Amino acid sequence: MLKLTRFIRPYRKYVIVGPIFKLFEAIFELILPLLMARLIDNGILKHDVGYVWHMGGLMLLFSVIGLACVLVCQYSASVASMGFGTELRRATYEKINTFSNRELDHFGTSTLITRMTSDINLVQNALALMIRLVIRAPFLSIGSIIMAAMIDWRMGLIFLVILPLFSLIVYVVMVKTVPLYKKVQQKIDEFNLDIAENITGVRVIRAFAKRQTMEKEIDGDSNQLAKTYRHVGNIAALTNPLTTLLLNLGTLAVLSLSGYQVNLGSMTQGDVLALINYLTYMLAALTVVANITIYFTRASASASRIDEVLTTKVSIQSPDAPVALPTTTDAPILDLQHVSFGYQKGAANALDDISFTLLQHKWLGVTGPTGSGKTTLLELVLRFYDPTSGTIQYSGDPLNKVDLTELRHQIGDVSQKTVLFAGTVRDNLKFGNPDATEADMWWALDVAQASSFIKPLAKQLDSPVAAMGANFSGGQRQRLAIARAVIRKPKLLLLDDALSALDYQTDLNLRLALQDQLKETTMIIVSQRLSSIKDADQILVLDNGKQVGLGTHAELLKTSPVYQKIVATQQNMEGVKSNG
Ligand SMILES: Nc1ncnc2c1ncn2[C@@H]1O[C@H](COP(=O)(O)OP(=O)(O)OP(=O)(O)O)[C@@H](O)[C@H]1O
Repeated sequence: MLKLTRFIRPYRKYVIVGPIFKLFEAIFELILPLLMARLIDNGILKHDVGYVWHMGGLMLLFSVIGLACVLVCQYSASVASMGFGTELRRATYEKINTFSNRELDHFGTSTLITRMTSDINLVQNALALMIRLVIRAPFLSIGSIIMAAMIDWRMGLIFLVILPLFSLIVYVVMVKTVPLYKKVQQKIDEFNLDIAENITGVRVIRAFAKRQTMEKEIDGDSNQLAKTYRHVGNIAALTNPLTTLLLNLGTLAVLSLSGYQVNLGSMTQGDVLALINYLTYMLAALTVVANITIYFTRASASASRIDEVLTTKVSIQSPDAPVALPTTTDAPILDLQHVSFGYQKGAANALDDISFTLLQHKWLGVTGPTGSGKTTLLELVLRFYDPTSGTIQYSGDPLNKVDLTELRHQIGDVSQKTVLFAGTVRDNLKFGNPDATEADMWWALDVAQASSFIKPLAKQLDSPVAAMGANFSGGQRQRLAIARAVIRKPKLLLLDDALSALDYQTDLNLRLALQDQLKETTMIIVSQRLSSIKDADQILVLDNGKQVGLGTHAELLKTSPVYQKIVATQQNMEGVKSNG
């Protein structure tokens, strides 16, 4: 928790005021049993109605003041904890947004979601608990011992014997439960991952008639989670019976001893009642201490998990002194020299010794068998990863010297997996260019061959888009994603298999429109479909991460056996199709 104190700082006023008022309330609460004792001894037993009214009134006044103090404390706790949680959530989200793909790969989506939600909720509630109880509970425990000793020192001794016994119970429960709570958070991570996969993959699950298998898997995970919770709950639940047993034994001891004292006349009946009250206070307060200790240990595990995100060193950052990118330049937009890259240390390279130069306003086609490194290449261009060796120059400057935001503003990226956001067509286009006018939007939709299916819709640009674009077909989604990239009139447009779901005619129309309307744009088209890249100024052929061809279609037909094979395979397929 200490690691996150900087997020509490803006609310320190509330963090100080809250416990102080709770302390006042505890003081009033501690005085009440004494007043009650006096009321019984001097009022009820002596039939002094005036004294009963006087003491009753005083007790009521103290209770009302105590209530007011509680309200101030509750208010402070809720302002501070909610504010703290909000700040923390914002900072964590901002940090995650700075993560390069390497950090995202390292953590994984599900644990980041759990950390952003359940872990932050836990530390937020822990702060509220701290403000409300952290001073009050120990104060009440110690105060009760002192008050009991003030009535009779021997009673204070009984209280003092109960205290370490109680602490021992709490200690044992804590030692047993803390590691289990960490396990619980891990299980929640795993469960979230499975749920997310099951929901996003529901179509595949149904198509493969695997619903029951997946349900069984989720059931298994859920049972595992429940089992861990049950295990930890069972141990934690031991606290209450054990403390109640202690309370009863303590009450027995106090009653036996004080009863004897009352008989001797050295103690009053009111004192006995006050002592029982103090004993209950002490044990109730200690139970609270036990519970907050357990809660704090859980929260501390969560705080560490949040801190891990916040302190993760981001492997790709914008340079401190970025180069000023020229508005126009004759330097190649991209120049890669001997670029290699591996996702993991020790694993085989996903890209190995790649070199090519892409001139401004030209088109590069990238092809190669599946898994040959095509997407990886684009991810290096977007600087989602840095190469392990070799150099990449962007418009004449080293890529890692270019401001990341500026770089990504200059690039229009259409990824292999189409991602559209829930909202409207307009929202999705504005995502590409927030300043786009209505005319810009229709222009982008025209270029992307998307107007044909957006225009007939009743709400046109305001037509709803479901999460991930689920209410559009695969090809329509791709075209909307292309429109979103095109609308920013990018200097460099990356199309990663972005035409794969289009029919040949639409694919051709789209490329012709791009050629006609985006004359200033340099383009990299990744595709396994020959027709999509055949007319590119240059084609890069990859095979198993290696560069096995670079040139025009005609040149590659002569020089690259892998390209020849791709061409031959596709021509055979075309032949089969046309014969069929
Ligand atoms: N995030 C990742 N972590 C580890 N390895 C990865 C990751 N992404 C890709 N790879 C590996 O890198 C290699 C190249 O993958 P890449 O996605 O670049 O291929 P591709 O040519 O685009 O394939 P496809 O045509 O199927 O899209 C593959 O062996 C793949 O398993």
